Amino acid sequence: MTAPIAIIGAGIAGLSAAHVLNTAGHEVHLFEKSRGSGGRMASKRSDVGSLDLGAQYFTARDRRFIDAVNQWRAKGCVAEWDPALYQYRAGALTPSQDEQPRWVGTPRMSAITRAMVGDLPVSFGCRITEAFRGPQHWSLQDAEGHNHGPFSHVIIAIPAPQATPLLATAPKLAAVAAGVVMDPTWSAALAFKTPLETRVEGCFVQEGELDWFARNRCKPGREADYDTWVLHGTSAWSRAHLDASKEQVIEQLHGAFAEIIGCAVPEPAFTLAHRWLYARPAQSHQWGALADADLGIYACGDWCGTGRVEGAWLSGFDAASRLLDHLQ
Ligand SMILES: Cc1cc2nc3c(=O)[nH]c(=O)nc-3n(C[C@H](O)[C@H](O)[C@H](O)COP(=O)(O)OP(=O)(O)OC[C@H]3O[C@@H](n4cnc5c(N)ncnc54)[C@H](O)[C@@H]3O)c2cc1C
Ligand SMILES: NC(=O)C1=CC=CN([C@@H]2O[C@H](COP(=O)(O)OP(=O)(O)OC[C@H]3O[C@@H](n4cnc5c(N)ncnc54)[C@H](OP(=O)(O)O)[C@@H]3O)[C@@H](O)[C@H]2O)C1
Repeated sequence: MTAPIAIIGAGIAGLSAAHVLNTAGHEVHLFEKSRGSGGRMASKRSDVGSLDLGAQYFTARDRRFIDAVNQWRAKGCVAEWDPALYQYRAGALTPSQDEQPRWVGTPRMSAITRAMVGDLPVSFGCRITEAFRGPQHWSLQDAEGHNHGPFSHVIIAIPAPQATPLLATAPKLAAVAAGVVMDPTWSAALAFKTPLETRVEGCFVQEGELDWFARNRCKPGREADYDTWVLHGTSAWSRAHLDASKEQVIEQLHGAFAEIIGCAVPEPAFTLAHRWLYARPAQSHQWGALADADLGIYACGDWCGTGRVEGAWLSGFDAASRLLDHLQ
């Protein structure tokens, strides 16, 4: 019997790879350090409903990804989001509608990876710390010292700085991953009992602390008891405030939001902040995925491509396709 293929990381890249391999008839096993799937597409359940603190929406430009999005739409876990878009630049908030289709998971962003997991075997709450290559097979060690294996191949689908130590057996791949810089993002959520008197539903911000903010509850399927907003700091601001307390971050981003939004902003009934240490690669790459076919180890994730949801999905697809090619 052939050993299964191990996939480390149950974000969209790891699950995209899992789907390709599973469809081709291969047994896979995923390892995920968190309690649920999704990674940077996860949603936070809170007293004011679930909040998309990471990816806000995604675009689909590649035909293969468009096909996947259409399948998710048919299953009901994705819907189009057509917000009233604005931009803020040179001190002015102006409408900035465009024709670009934008997609979100429904009823929350995490619904997509939840559907992708389906019946696939996943070990949740299991952080992999080492990947060893024996004479024939791979085995993995987790943070609690447990061993997992044997596996025929390993796909590492986690942010580059976290992937680097797991690639130690393949020094050339490790060196590439080690060279990838990933920028942080501070994310804050505010919830108001009384809706803010504004038409804005999403805003690209081109100066100051903020990069983007959106009215979370206007996305399809979201709970609507509170008027919920998600604010993202820029990479530069987030890096400069990496060690700030959550209270300081909420205060500053709330203040910046109140300056821009152009209506009265009362004290929020609920706030939270989340720091994404490895939010996005500082630059795009065109690697697709990294592979050492002789050893049977692969690495993928948004950092191998455009640094977005589509890029992560395509990278997982590419890693799995290369593995299948190498098996032939
Ligand atoms: C604040 C923010 C806003 C964003 N906004 C957008 C947007 O609007 N549109 C867009 O297209 N993209 C956006 N992105 C980017 C998008 O979310 C990512 O590109 C995409 O989700 C990355 O997917 P991934 O599978 O490569 O990595 P991840 O989602 O990071 O998945 C990796 C998974 O591996 C797990 N893991 C890590 N280390 C280990 C380990 N050692 N063992 C086991 N498991 C491990 C993690 O818990 C995680 O679940 C945003 C990202 C952030 C942070
Ligand atoms: N905060 C983080 O950590 C992020 C990590 C990764 C991606 N992030 C944001 O994801 C958004 C998705 O990008 P994409 O799929 O390419 O979506 P687009 O909507 O096409 O936006 C790309 C980019 O273009 C500018 N823009 C697009 N539409 C408008 C518009 N109607 N008005 C004004 N500007 C628009 C905008 O760039 P700016 O530099 O001009 O702000 C968009 O960012 C994307 O928002 C990533 O930032 C976050």
